[in-house]
Amino acid sequence: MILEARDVGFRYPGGAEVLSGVSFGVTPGRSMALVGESAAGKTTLLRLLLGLRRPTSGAVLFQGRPLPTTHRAARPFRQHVQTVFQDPYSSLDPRQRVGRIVAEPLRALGFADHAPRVAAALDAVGLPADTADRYPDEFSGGQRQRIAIARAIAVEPTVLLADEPVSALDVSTKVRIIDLLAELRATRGLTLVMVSHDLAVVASLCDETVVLEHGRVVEQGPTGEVLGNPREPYTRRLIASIPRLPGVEPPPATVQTG
Ligand SMILES: Nc1ncnc2c1ncn2[C@@H]1O[C@H](COP(=O)(O)OP(=O)(O)OP(=O)(O)O)[C@@H](O)[C@H]1O
Repeated sequence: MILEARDVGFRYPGGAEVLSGVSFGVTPGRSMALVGESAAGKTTLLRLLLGLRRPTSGAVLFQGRPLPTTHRAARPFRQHVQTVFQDPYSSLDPRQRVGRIVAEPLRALGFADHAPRVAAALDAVGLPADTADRYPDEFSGGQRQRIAIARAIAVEPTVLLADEPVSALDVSTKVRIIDLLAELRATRGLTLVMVSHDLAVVASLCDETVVLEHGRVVEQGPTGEVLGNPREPYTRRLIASIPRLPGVEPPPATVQTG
């Protein structure tokens, strides 16, 4: 397992329990979706996997070891695990040129030679080299999400954690960003862990699915089985509740998981 949650429990300071007994593991190169209703604890779990918060009980492990607690020890982890957020408008600093934004993790991790790495990352997400000299507000939502993905892959991570990476985008842009994420997985062997309420996105991108209900895992397994043949009433309700866009098929009964 490259990333693992082992019997994880969590509460925010002064708050009620948000996660309880959560266990799952992600195999290198595979993709996993975290799904569940609003407030089920998906984003919180992603924060724990990123090391932004520590579990109240249990442990998060990267390559079999608990996440490092000191800044110095965390450096290799930070290089391996990068993130993409939901909103490509608020996640990019409008006052900085794209080149500087994409170079941010390179600076934070003490890399030399930023320019060629930024150029390679922009190229990998399908943006022209001169993008680096421009500002985020010169770009569309889909292009901004490409910039955010370029920033995440600039340090050549092994794991990408994404919180609703396409939910702020219109349908055709969404499809193109999904294709890009699928391509990056294939070409770079990236492991992907993604929070999404959009089960069609999950079906097209994720090998495995973990279903969270009120902070507990109620079902997990290959996406084709979980979405195509759900065992739990909660999962069935979740599938029934997703809005159907005209012309967009619901998740298929069987999905290629290999
Ligand atoms: N910083 C915080 N402090 C206190 N409570 C929080 C904080 N962030 C989230 N919560 C609470 O934790 C619970 C889980 O929230 P979380 O955002 O993880 O759910 P989610 O499944 O990602 O929901 P959504 O799909 O609506 O984004 C909610 O009850 C929420 O109110």
